[in-house]
Amino acid sequence: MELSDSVEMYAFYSLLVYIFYTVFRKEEEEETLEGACGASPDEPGPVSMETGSRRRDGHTSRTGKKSCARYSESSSSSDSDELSDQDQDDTSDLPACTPLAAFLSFKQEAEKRRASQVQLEATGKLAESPLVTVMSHLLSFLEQYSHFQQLQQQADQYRVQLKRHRVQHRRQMKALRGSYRQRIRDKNSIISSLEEAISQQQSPSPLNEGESSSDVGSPSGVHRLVESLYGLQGERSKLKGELRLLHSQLEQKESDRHSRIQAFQQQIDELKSCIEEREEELSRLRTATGATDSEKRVLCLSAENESLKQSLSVTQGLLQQLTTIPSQSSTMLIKQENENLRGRVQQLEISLQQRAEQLSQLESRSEQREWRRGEELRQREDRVRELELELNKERGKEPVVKYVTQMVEVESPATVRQLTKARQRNEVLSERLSSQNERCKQLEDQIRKSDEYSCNLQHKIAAYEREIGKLREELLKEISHLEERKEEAVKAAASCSAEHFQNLQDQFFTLQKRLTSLPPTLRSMKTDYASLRSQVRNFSEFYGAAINEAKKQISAAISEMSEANKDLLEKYRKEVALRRKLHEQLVELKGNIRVLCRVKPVLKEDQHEEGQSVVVTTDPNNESSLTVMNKGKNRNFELDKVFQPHATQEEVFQEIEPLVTSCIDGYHVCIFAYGQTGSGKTYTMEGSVENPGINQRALKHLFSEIEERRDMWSYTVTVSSVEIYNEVLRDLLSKDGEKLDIKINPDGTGQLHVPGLRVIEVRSFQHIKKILATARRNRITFGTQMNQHSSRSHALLCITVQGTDLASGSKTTGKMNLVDLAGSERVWKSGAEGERLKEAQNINRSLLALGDVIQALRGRHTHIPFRNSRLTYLLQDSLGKGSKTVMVVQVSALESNLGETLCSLKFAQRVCKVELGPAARKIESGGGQCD
Ligand SMILES: Nc1ncnc2c1ncn2[C@@H]1O[C@H](COP(=O)(O)OP(=O)(O)OP(=O)(O)O)[C@@H](O)[C@H]1O
Repeated sequence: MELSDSVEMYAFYSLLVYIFYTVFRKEEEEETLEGACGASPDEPGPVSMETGSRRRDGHTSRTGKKSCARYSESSSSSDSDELSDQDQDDTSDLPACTPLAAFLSFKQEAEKRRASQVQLEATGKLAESPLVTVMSHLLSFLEQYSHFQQLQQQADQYRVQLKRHRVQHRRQMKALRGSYRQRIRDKNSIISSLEEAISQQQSPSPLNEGESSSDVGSPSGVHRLVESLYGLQGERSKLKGELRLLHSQLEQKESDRHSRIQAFQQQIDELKSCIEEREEELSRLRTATGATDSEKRVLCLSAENESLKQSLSVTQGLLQQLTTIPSQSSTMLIKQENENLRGRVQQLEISLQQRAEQLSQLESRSEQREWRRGEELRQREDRVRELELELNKERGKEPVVKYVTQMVEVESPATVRQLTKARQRNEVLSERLSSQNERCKQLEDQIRKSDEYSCNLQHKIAAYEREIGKLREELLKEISHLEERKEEAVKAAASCSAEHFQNLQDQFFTLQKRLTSLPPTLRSMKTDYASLRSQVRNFSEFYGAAINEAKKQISAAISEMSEANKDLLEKYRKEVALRRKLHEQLVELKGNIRVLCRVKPVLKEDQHEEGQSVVVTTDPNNESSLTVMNKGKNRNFELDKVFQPHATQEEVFQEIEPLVTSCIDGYHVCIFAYGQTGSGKTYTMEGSVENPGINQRALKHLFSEIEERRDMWSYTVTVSSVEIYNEVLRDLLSKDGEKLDIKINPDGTGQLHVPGLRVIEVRSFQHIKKILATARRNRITFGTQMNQHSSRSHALLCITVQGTDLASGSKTTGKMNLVDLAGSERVWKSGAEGERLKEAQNINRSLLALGDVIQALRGRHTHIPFRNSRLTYLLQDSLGKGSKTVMVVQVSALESNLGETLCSLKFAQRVCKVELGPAARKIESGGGQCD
């Protein structure tokens, strides 16, 4: 009994040792394997993560570790190798377990037999020992454990297979995706190329728009478009076929995947049921064995089982995720691609529809165009018919008709050009015809006259004939009378003397002579008459030929004349241009600011005191020199021109005339008279009624020049007149005498203007005369000691000449200011008091300002004080750069005026040294102003 117990105990413990050895040795081995696996960087995410989490929790996942090890093996080797390794691994657990189990079962059987014999022998009852029961439980547990391990191995295998499938699936998906993308790229490139082709056809480049539009409208363009549309439709059907194929492939793959997942699910369910069975078994064992060490161990095992279960569920979840996520993502991608393709196809369909609409529009447009062309053609044909009729009417020239008929066959632009040419030719022909008609009329008049002449001749001939008839009758009468007388004479002869007979015979002979002399005259008259008749008959033919000849000569003469006219016109233009150029050069040479001096002749009324000497002398040989005797010394003044005291108004104007021409050409010109009061400024500028001054002569010359240029230019002349009295501006052409102000023109030209100033357009010289008279009347004058009619203000006559070149359309604007300044005077000498004194002071102040401006211009100062007085401000345009100015300095030759004369001459010399620079022409060609 003791021996058997000890044997049992030994067997029990050895069984326990074996169990522990089997379980824990394996764990250690797997831990080492797990360490190796965890170090692998190639392990995929989910499994390695799971393994890692288990290790942190302190639990070891056998399945995880095994799968890890096997996955690493499978990743490095082929599937068959992997499977064989797995089999080897599985068989390595069995040899340790099976012999001992066999031994224990054998031992158990032996024990059972022995116990049954002893019981039979001793008590006759079969009683099983508890150790044996526990051992049997343990053995069954071991069996279950090994079965569980096998199941786990199977699950691992499934997992590996699943992973392998997943990898394969992923690769296939990748390959598929690549191929899809490539196909889509190909399709996109095809579509883009097609779209480009369509867009090229649809929107031609602007350079050859006309060409391409005609190409689109043409049948070949439409044909190409239709071809491209057919190509697009073919592409679309191809794409649709490919899409259908892809759909079927995807569906196939989807169904395969689903069947695999279902198979895995089934296996997993089976495993679950097995595990549940094992759990039941364990609980049963626990109740059977009680709370012992083995029970604790069993509890541990159950906990482990639980954890395994959890890990299995987790793995299952992961598996599900693994199986669903890629498939979802791939499905999503495919769906997206599908949608993209569908969208693309829809876009293509829309673009196809658009192309079809455009095609129909183009077709309708081309139809419209054709219709319009037809209409135009019809209109042109009508026009040609009209032209033909007109031409036929106007002794229609055949070549022209042919020419116009040909026009219709040519395309529109050429037709229009030819039509205009034909029109021009027609106009020329009609002009010629009209001139020929006139000539014909003249000839007809001549014919009429000649007819009249021939009629007269005929009348004369008839008169002759009548006369001849009368003569003949008379002759016949006379002959009969003579015959009678002859008979009487014969009778008388018989009775009368021979002498009487002889007388009678003589008379008879004379009469006979007369009779013989008459017929030749009559004959010649007859021949004359016949020749005249033939002449009259031939006259119409002769005149017809003559008319034709005359017409030819006339047409030749007309053409020659037109050519000659052209040449003449051209020559005239050149001449005018040359003249202008030479004139400009002359003015440039003379200088754009010129100073002329006019010495007033000594008048009776000027010699207040007797014995006044003349201190100013001029040199007839030097036209620019003037000598002033001052305190016994001669002082010489050099100016541009010095007029002798007896110089006429015309001579003075001769020097001014070029400036008037310049004004017409578009320059700003200023002519002003300066000098002491009574020195003859007003006389020089205005003159008298019988001897007009610069103002009138300038305007006369202006109008005559305009008249000369009438064929080439059209001009508008406007006039305004102001006076500056006590620094107040007044309109001399207005009766109200309102105060005016000088302002900058708001038109942006920067020029000055006087708002409210009356500007009158002048059409003739007669008109200007009246205007000048009005201005003269309105000007303020008073009598002073120096001048009975002293001008107390500065008077300005402003003439604006706007010209338009009839050939080029270019415009010029010339201005001419004719200024009669108020006289500079010495207050004490002029006896000015009160108002006169104030006037004199203002006059002197403004003249001083003029002097300052001249000084600044001479010194080429950057600032010219134009605004210091109304006078200089108003003359700013004409005194500044680019203007032409002439100052006429009036001086008195008398000694009593020596001081003023010297002052004036000094001022004139200062002005002489001023340079205004080259004059600038104000000309506008088209839109802008070109100075
Ligand atoms: N060259 C001349 N020949 C003849 N008479 C002249 C000449 N110059 C001036 N006179 C006469 O002298 C007088 C004064 O001339 P005028 O009025 O022109 O001088 P003024 O310089 O204008 O004077 P104010 O500045 O005071 O107006 C006039 O009667 C005018 O006819």
